[in-house]
Amino acid sequence: MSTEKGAAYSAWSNMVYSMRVHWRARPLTLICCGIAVLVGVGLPFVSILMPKIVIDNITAGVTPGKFILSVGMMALLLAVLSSVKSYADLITNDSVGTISIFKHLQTTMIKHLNMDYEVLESPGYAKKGEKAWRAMQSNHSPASNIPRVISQLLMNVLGFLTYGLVIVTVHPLIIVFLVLSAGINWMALTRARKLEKDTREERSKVQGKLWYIQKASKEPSGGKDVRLYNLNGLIGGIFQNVLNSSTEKEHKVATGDMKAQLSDSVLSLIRDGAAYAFLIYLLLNDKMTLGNFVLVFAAIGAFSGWLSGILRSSSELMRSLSEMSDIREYLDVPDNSNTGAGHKLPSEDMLPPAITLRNIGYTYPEAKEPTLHGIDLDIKPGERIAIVGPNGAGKTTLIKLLCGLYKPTSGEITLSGVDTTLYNRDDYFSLFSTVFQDIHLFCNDIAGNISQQSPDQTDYEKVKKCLEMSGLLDKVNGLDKGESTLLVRRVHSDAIELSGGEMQKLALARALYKDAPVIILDEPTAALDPIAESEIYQRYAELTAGRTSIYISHRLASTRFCDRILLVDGGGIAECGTHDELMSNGGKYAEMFNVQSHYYKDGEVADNAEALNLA
Ligand SMILES: Nc1ncnc2c1ncn2[C@@H]1O[C@H](COP(=O)(O)OP(=O)(O)OP(=O)(O)O)[C@@H](O)[C@H]1O
Repeated sequence: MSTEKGAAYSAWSNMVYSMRVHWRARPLTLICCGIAVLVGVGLPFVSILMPKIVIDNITAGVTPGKFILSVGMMALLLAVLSSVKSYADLITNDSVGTISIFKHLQTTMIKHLNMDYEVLESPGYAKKGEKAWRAMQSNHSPASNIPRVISQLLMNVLGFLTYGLVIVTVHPLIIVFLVLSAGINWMALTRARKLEKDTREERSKVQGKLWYIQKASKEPSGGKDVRLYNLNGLIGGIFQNVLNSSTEKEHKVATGDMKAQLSDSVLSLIRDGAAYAFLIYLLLNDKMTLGNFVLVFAAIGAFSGWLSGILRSSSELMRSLSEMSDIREYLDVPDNSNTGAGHKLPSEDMLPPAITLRNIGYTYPEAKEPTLHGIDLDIKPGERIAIVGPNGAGKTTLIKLLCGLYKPTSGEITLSGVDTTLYNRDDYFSLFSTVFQDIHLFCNDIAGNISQQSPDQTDYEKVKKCLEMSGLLDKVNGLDKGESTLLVRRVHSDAIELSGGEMQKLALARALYKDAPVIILDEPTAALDPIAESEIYQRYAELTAGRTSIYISHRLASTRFCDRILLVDGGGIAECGTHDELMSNGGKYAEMFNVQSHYYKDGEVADNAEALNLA
């Protein structure tokens, strides 16, 4: 039995997985599910047994004392079973509604935080992620519901067997008739389930679109364009169209369910009617006692309920197990890099390391053409390299390959002569301090955002020094709470907002604090004012002292303080050399430099370079 055609996880393994999650989170949940099965059958059984006992006692003419004792015992049993059931339901509902969902959310978040960045970024993984999120979002999400549905199924099966036994003892024909009609119901329900399953992928895609539009409309980053370009009507219209498509698809499934339920009701009516008629016939012809009549009469009504319950809960279980496959498929996406034991990193005295790229190529997941190909490069320890090139040439891609966020699709990168894939991924990351174009601040204070450590592990003197070097110290000193000022207003109401340039300075301070042997800066001054930018250039030698540095910039004048300039174009390193060499080559670099310098006053670039001691 598998949950979906071709699904990687069998129904059985999903059940075991779900049980394990619940057992680890709160063993009492599964114990309560087991209790719910027994009490769920026992409670109604005692209810239908009671009238028989009352009638049997009356017809047998027992003494009032005996009568009160037997009926009183039954009433007491009913009260105890009711209380146990309420308690078991309470625990199960609480666990399913909270613990199970939180457990899944936590597992997914941890997966998110630990997985390879390359996989995290891939569109295929994002789609899997959305499906998994949908499977665990609501309080009564089917995936979290598995133990409860299993217990309901078991309860229905047990009820079916117990009540069936009672009916069989009276007349086996009744049970044959009841089971046959249930078979017809099963077929109707299977059809409904098949429709639900066949349209699942399609419905999931539409749901994904709805999800995306809703999420995007909430993001303040897009909010400016939405307002200034008057996009609300357009986005509202797109949302409406997708919503209509979703409603239509969901409606089909709901109609299938409704038909199945309708057929269940009609068949139940015919089935029970015929069985009751047969019972009345038996009673009227003295082939059954009044007590047994009352018992079996009630048992037939309840028996129908158990049958319908088996059909309903098994169908729901299959759906829950499919949803569980979505969650597990997401959690089981493998990492490409080495997360286990790795090659020992070079010792301190061997740092910064030599890095070599041999015939490196990279094609993004689901892309047709490689972004980079045939890249050969030797980066000497302590070298200062500038990377320039047109937009979309692959500069950021190249540095992501260097610092291990991407794995080359061809070729080999070595660090201190060792293939970088042999190092443990996180060990390897420790060698790089980076500032990327898109800066992310964490909901922590300024010091924590720089040290990326807890307050007791943060070196506040070092934080101050890094703030000073990145040019943010004056701003921080001017704040009431200094470096203890919180960031990210969405989380902390007393947090402050930093400007784009200030965020860039903070990211630089963070990179300096990490103090790794290789520092990689992707347009770190793009948002800085000219004075702040000039200060960074002046301090570049100090900022990168004792480290290898790789610096991406579109301001070509600023790259002159590097030992070597690489021009990335056409998927490879098109030009490589010092500023003077590239200028005298008269290639693309020279062309780009001349176009840019055209906008400066004659001689200014050279003067600036001199003033900065860079020429
Ligand atoms: N996550 C991604 N998935 C697929 N393609 C991508 C992804 N990121 C970048 N690309 C593509 O790879 C190419 C190189 O992108 P990259 O960001 O490396 O360029 P760049 O040289 O840094 O550009 P810029 O100067 O504009 O920052 C681009 O054509 C881009 O569309």
